[in-house]
Amino acid sequence: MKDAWSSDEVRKAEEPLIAAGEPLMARAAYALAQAVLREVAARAAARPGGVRLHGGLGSDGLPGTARVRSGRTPGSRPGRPAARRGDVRGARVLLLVGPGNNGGDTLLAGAHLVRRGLDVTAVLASARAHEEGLAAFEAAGGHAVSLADVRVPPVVREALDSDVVLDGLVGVGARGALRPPAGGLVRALAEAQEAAGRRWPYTVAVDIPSGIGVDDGAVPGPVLRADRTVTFGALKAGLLLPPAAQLAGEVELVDIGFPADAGPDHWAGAAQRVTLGRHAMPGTDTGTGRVHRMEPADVAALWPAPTARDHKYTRGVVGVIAGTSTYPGAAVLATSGAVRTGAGMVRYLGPEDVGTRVLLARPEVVVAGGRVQAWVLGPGIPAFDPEEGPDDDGQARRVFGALAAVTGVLSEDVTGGKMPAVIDAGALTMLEHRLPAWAVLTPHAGELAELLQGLGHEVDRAAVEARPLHWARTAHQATGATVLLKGAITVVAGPGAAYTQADAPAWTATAGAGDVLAGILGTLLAGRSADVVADETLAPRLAAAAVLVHGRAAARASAGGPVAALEIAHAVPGVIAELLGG
Ligand SMILES: NC(=O)C1=CN([C@@H]2O[C@H](COP(=O)(O)OP(=O)(O)OC[C@H]3O[C@@H](n4cnc5c(N)ncnc54)[C@H](OP(=O)(O)O)[C@@H]3O)[C@@H](O)[C@H]2O)[C@@H](O)CC1
Ligand SMILES: [K+]
Repeated sequence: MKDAWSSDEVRKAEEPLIAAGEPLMARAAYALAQAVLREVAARAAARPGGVRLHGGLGSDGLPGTARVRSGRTPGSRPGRPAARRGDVRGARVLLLVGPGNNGGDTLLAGAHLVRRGLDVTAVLASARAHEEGLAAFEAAGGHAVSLADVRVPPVVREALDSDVVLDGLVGVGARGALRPPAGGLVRALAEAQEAAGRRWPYTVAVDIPSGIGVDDGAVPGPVLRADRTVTFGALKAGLLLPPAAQLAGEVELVDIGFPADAGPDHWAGAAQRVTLGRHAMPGTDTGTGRVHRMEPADVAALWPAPTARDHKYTRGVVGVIAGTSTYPGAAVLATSGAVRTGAGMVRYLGPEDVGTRVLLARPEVVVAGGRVQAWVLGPGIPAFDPEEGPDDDGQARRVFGALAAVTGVLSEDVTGGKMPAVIDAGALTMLEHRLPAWAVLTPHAGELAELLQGLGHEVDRAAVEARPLHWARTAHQATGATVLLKGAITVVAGPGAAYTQADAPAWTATAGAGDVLAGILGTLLAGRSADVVADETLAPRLAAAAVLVHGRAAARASAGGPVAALEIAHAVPGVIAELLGG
């Protein structure tokens, strides 16, 4: 499991170590310099000419007499001596330096790089700079200029002429969008980066890409996209959360001596006793807290793998209420997802013609009512409109009945106790009561926005995409349910915990992929039905596990190319076998 910390937790972990005189910054800076050296050496080794001489930008106030650099730009200069292949000396590095300790890390790393023979320029974005860091950098022979003196356009040109850019403007001490002048500099650099494409230098973010929301993964202003983020002590929540995670590149965690667990998880999903509906009390914004990412071993540990004593009922029966005569495909996809994930049995409830199609695709499915251990409700069922009345082949009536079983409010046509459920698509519009955590809502951003609007929040799809964890948590608090917000990076918010999974290739954004996910999760919930009802932390974990399996199955089915939703379901057994080591 990857654990990402909030900025408060990082500070709490640092305090006693700093008080004890631990050289945290020196460790961070050394590791940062090593990361840069590794990359520069790899690039130089890959180039037949090694590094070669290059002219700089002297007229701009930035240092620029003829210098040695690695051969990124076209045209090695004939007649100039080429350095040895793999030699890092002369590679050109631009440091973007802010006023705090993040800038201090960057300057101290710069000093290491100068001592290794790299050509390093620091642009100080603020009037202040970390004193010790700046002194060490200049003592090593580094060249520092002030942004106020050189201005933005020459810095952009210098960046384009560099091999590596280090973004050390702000770290965990930052709040909100980058302010001027750093904000203007990064805006210009980000535009140049976009225009330059692959010609842009290798960009390393120091601790975090400056300007992201450390705790919520928001991107409230300009941010320079990193190829690599070297982060210190602990992962930061914003590095795992969308949309910021998409700007962090490869994330490298450096151990600077933090204890394995430095404090409480500050965020707990405080349950509010509210009733769903237009006048519902909005959830409060907890804002900060720890974020987790499941890895294959975590999923294997949770998996309801069968033993010799199991039979189909102990393995879990999934009841699927999905699809209509107009949208029968969702029923096939959701039942296929459930069957391929290893349900003891899958029942399908719906219109007869859809049941026939389900049977043609999956003869294992039982098209009849009976006991189930978890429900999958809503794929391919239209939104419920109480004024117009349903036009859904009786599916809304069936979903309402099943929802009563989920919440333990038994209705006439449903028997059995409380049980977990996946609540997807149309079923998301049929929620009337506060839900338990073992009900897992699986909206995409647009559906979550509509759900929240119904609860009195002013939010649209774009706002949800800008702060997915915030809105998933808000929906969890307002409904009581676990919320799995689907996206390129999926976020799960449940009691006391948040998960973020980035397992699926971009090809997975295709019609029907969500229906398969609903089926996969249904089987996991059915396989551990009693446990899920007894332990409210389990549903969010199983939800994250289902996302991991779904994403890996999509990657397997895609093999780098397009993927059809049904093929994701077919790839699930291979993924599970791999996870369980079979
Ligand atoms: N403590 C340690 O020993 C260790 C710390 N480490 C490193 O220190 C980093 C944290 O350092 P930090 O606390 O000094 O804060 P940092 O992120 O550099 O920024 C603060 C400055 O930025 C400014 N600022 C804030 N918001 C802004 C905005 N939106 N736009 C523009 N400016 C903004 C703010 O200005 P102010 O708001 O105060 O006017 C303040 O001057 C951490 O990420 C890690 O890299 C590691 O070396 C491990 C050991
Ligand atoms: K940074």
